[in-house]
Amino acid sequence: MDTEKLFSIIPIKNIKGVLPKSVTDIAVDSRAVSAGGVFVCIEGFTVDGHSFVQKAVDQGARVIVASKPVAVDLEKVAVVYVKNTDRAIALLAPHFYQYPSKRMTMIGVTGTNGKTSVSNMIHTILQHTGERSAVTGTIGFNLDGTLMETENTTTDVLTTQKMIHQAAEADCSTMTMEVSSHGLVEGRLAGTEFDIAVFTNLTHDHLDFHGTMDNYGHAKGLLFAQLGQDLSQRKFVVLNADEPWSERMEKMTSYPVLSYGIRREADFRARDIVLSPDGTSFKMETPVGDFTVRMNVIGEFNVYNALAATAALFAKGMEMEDIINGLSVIPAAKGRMEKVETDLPLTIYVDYAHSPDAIEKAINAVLPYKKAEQKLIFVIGTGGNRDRKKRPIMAEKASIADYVILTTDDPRDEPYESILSELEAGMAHKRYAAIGDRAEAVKHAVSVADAGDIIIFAGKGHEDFQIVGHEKLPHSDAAIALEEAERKFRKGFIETE
Ligand SMILES: CC(=O)N[C@H]1[C@@H](OP(=O)(O)OP(=O)(O)OC[C@H]2O[C@@H](n3ccc(=O)[nH]c3=O)[C@H](O)[C@@H]2O)O[C@H](CO)[C@@H](O)[C@@H]1O[C@H](C)C(=O)N[C@@H](C)C(=O)N[C@H](CCC(=O)O)C(=O)O
Ligand SMILES: Nc1ncnc2c1ncn2[C@@H]1O[C@H](COP(=O)(O)OP(=O)(O)OP(=O)(O)O)[C@@H](O)[C@H]1O
Repeated sequence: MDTEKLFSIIPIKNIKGVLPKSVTDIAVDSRAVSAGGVFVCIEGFTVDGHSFVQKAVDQGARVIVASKPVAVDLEKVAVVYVKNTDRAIALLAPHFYQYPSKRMTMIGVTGTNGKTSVSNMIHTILQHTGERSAVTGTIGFNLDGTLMETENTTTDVLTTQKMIHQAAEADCSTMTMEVSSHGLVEGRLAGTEFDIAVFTNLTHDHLDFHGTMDNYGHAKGLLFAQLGQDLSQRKFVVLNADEPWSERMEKMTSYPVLSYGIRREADFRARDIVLSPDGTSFKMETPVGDFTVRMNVIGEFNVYNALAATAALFAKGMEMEDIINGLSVIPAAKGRMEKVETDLPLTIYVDYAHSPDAIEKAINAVLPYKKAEQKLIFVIGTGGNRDRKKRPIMAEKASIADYVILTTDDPRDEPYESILSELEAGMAHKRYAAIGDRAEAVKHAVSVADAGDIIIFAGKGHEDFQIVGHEKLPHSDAAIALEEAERKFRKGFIETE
């Protein structure tokens, strides 16, 4: 890109050295700099990008954007000094990629729980009708079927713009993004113009970061406020009528609202819900008539997710018949009440619930069809060095299960003892075990199971690792459970080791 054009977008304090005519790329990570590119130094929570300038230059950076003095050979490299590099990258990134979000329908999904599920429902329904679609969030960046890893649910502003650009270049008509409260507060969505903003719910989580529920709710509200005030644009807000915070979200936007829900009046409302172990069916009342929905995913929470996805796609202009057909083929999002295939006499689900409300919803997804003679065993852990206030509330919700195993979910630097004792404080009954080592906790769940029982492993979901100390160690609840179940339930099982 033409260098002068690129930098015309930011306020500059001064320039040292001579700017090249053009630059090839832009990076905020010295390890990702390409020859002839720009490196923008970001002061992070952990390290200061200014200390990687030499590394960036060694990688071929031709221009450095900095807010503090940096020592480089000005014969070879130019330095653009700005007041604030965070602000600079927020302006440079969308400008560099030529505002790609304007080239597609952009759907943003926020809320404590359900972002991944709703986003993936939208994506799958779009693909089912033959549309090219991209989705990004906790599971990664899915560019019309090709999945790429991402660092965050809502990535930094540069990565976000790059992904939107890639989706637009790949002729995707729609990009759906999970929007985290952290992403909103830290400005990772600068330059992303959403057409449809969806709200799922707001319950206890991330209070280590936001401090209070009020701050957390207002952080989520930024998505609706940031839709802007240009009412000549066709934009929509999709809100959960059964969620008290929706009223506040409605006040934060000027655009038309489509509501969805079960308990209260709504534009998209589900009734006659039938929950079963193999799927869910219900009648959906919509502004254009009633429809019968059959889905393979389980749990009432997925009825909410389906209603949210439907309202968003309706707002986009999709035919209701196409939406209903699409809902019939959606698989469980990876690691969200995902049934583990086995012919052994156990029903095993892997789930990502790691907030009190999600735990309650996950357990309630199986209770309607659990038989009196079946035990529901629930394994739940929390992360170390993160929101501690939610621990006892998580255990209290988990107590709905017949037997609970309290464990860790990425203990990081925190000792098992404090994580477990803070969880134990919330237990409402004594039918539980507290086991710090997650692999041992999984084995224990199988050891206490009788044939026919149901086990839910919550917290890890799609993740295939456990962070212990600063190391990311391989870990799979499903693999450990299946191995243990083979040993316990398979007749004639022979140990291979
Ligand atoms: C607390 C927080 O928001 N941290 C984010 C932040 O990390 P940081 O400030 O520590 O970054 P840093 O490591 O200090 O690096 C500073 C700069 O130096 C650069 N650098 C670094 C090393 C190097 O060798 N060279 C180099 O140039 C980095 O690229 C960066 O530009 O910037 C990183 C890059 O954008 C993010 O990946 C990281 O998210 C971490 C992984 C994280 O855990 N974030 C959580 C709190 C979060 O954001 N979660 C939400 C989801 C919540 C939910 O479950 O709903 C999310 O959206 O993911
Ligand atoms: N609408 C919902 N309401 C409450 N709980 C839900 C809902 N949808 C999913 N869940 C529960 O929350 C867990 C996480 O779901 P999902 O990944 O879709 O949410 P998320 O908002 O993307 O979460 P995260 O930001 O932590 O990735 C699921 O495994 C399920 O137990």
